[in-house]
Amino acid sequence: MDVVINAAMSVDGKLSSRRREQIKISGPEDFDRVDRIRADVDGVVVGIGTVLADNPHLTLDDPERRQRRRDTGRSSDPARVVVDSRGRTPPEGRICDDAAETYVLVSDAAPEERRHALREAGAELIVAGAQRVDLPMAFDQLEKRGIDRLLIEGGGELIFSVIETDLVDELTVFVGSLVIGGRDAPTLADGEGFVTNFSSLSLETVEQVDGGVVLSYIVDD
Ligand SMILES: NC(=O)c1ccc[n+]([C@@H]2O[C@H](COP(=O)([O-])OP(=O)(O)OC[C@H]3O[C@@H](n4cnc5c(N)ncnc54)[C@H](OP(=O)(O)O)[C@@H]3O)[C@@H](O)[C@H]2O)c1
Ligand SMILES: Nc1nc(=O)c(N)c(NC[C@H](O)[C@H](O)[C@H](O)COP(=O)(O)O)[nH]1
Repeated sequence: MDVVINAAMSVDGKLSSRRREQIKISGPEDFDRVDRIRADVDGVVVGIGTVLADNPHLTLDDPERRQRRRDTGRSSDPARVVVDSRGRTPPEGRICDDAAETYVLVSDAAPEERRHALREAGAELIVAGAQRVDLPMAFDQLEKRGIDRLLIEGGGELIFSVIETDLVDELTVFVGSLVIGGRDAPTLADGEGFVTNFSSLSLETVEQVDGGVVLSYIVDD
């Protein structure tokens, strides 16, 4: 399975403010770049923190990209995947609508009534892990369902986890020309953090976009 990360951050590395609400860091060119990446993957993954903060839809904006997917025998939109141990994804949320497939990755800790409500809303549940979602196990289950290429959009907790579990092949980040600040604001990689054996990246390209830069890396083995 190929796994790529794409996110947008401020110059000081923040994904949002300390209020953890969605902030438009990308400009129109970068949002279109994100749409292009989404069109090339089989699934777009976010953590439950992002779902609760942003109520994201995670579908394609460009109708021509949707049509090209259909012309090649694929679904109009990539599947949407939420990493959500306890099944807190709101069944009435945009991510559960019928615009695209939705997978919710839960752990054994997800109460049955929440699992039932999500299935009723049309989501397919994958159970992996006792407390937190076991990402390698869950991603294997996604691969068995034909999902071979995943885009991880965030947030910071999830991004750190996929890097820590050596699941990531590429990382691209748009650095917007603004400072958000805040010791409690989410950053590109949160979680426990590394103290040794830091994850090493190889810089591939630097591109000026929307008054900021897109940095593209290969994640070293
Ligand atoms: N600028 C951008 O590109 C961008 C992109 C995405 C999000 N954001 C922002 O980032 C913020 C949300 O980020 P976040 O870090 O709070 O939340 P997140 O990464 O979206 O979700 C993290 C949550 O996922 C669940 N989870 C389950 N298994 C996990 C595992 N193995 N590894 C990691 N997480 C696991 C945990 O909640 P449970 O314990 O309940 O399972 C965890 O707290 C929002 O402010 C959003 O606006 C910005
Ligand atoms: N690339 C990017 N630039 C940003 O400025 C920003 N705030 C996000 N945030 C990503 C997060 O996952 C959002 O929730 C989804 O990008 C929303 O996706 P929809 O438009 O609802 O499909 N991502």
